[in-house]
Amino acid sequence: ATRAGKIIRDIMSRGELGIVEKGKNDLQTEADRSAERCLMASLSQQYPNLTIIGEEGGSSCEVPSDWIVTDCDQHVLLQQCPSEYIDVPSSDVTVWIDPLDGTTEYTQGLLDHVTVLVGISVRGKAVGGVIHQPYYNYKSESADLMGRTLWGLVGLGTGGFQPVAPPTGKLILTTTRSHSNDLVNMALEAFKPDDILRVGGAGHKVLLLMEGKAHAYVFPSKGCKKWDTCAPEAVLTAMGGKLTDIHGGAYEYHKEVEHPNLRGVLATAQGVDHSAFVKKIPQEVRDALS
Ligand SMILES: Nc1ncnc2c1ncn2[C@@H]1O[C@H](COP(=O)(O)O)[C@@H](O)[C@H]1OP(=O)(O)O
Ligand SMILES: [Mg+2]
Ligand SMILES: [Mg+2]
Ligand SMILES: [Mg+2]
Repeated sequence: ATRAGKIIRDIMSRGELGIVEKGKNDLQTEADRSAERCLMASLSQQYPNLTIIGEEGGSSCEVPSDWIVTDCDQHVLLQQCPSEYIDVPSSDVTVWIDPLDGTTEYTQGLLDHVTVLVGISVRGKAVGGVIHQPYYNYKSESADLMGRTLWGLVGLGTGGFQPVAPPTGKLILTTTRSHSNDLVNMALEAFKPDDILRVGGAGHKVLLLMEGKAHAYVFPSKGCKKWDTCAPEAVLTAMGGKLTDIHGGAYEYHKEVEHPNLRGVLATAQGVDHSAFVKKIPQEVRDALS
């Protein structure tokens, strides 16, 4: 994920984004394509039998040799693997890759909204995740401080950041800035929030929950896919938060599942009562996404 993040930064520095329109309000750039090839090639070289599903559907053939990374994070390897994962056969694992989450914002220069997402599901549950933020701290002077990698494994915990609970006594929501509609706004109004943070990327919005900047991520719309939510759901769950559809139902992440998150996304931070948020979603909004 870190190597993919460097590819994303290098392509932006060169300035030739190679934008392709995949659909309505749905862009792909050379950074999306190249970062995915880096991740696919690196993972499949180490784990040839693993099922890996990437947003851009790219193949892993013919990548530059310096895009292939097979060494592991020594700090993570020092942790004790929870017993439930020790004997998992690779046939029970599906990896969901979003090589660049927040593409719209990337093309508009809102660079800290961008994340690289690698989510690991075991028997259909999102249990492990890496969220790399290639432009974290990009406004600071020193290039060494740029970028960070956060991870989580359900049953073990999280790393790469300091978990913070959101403030008490007020309500801050986060939602889309580039894929909004009347239904999204209707749901947000029902909560009477003190503040709404309209930012890009599913990974970035879950980061806001993890760092106590918002209480809930409310997106009653169909645009997010399994690669947008697998890694964020796993890391958030590992720290005591929750990510579901807007009815409070769990998504599944096995390899046969449909890609779109058709019932929207509702995520809440650590210490926040998720079911209370589900109850406040207006019936009209729920009916539209049933
Ligand atoms: N209508 C849509 N079409 C394609 N992708 C979408 C759509 N809505 C959301 N997404 C994906 O979900 C992410 C979070 O949505 P938003 O930023 O609007 O809250 C987007 O960055 C995008 O991921 P990606 O950038 O990887 O294509
Ligand atoms: Mg996309
Ligand atoms: Mg995405
Ligand atoms: Mg993407």
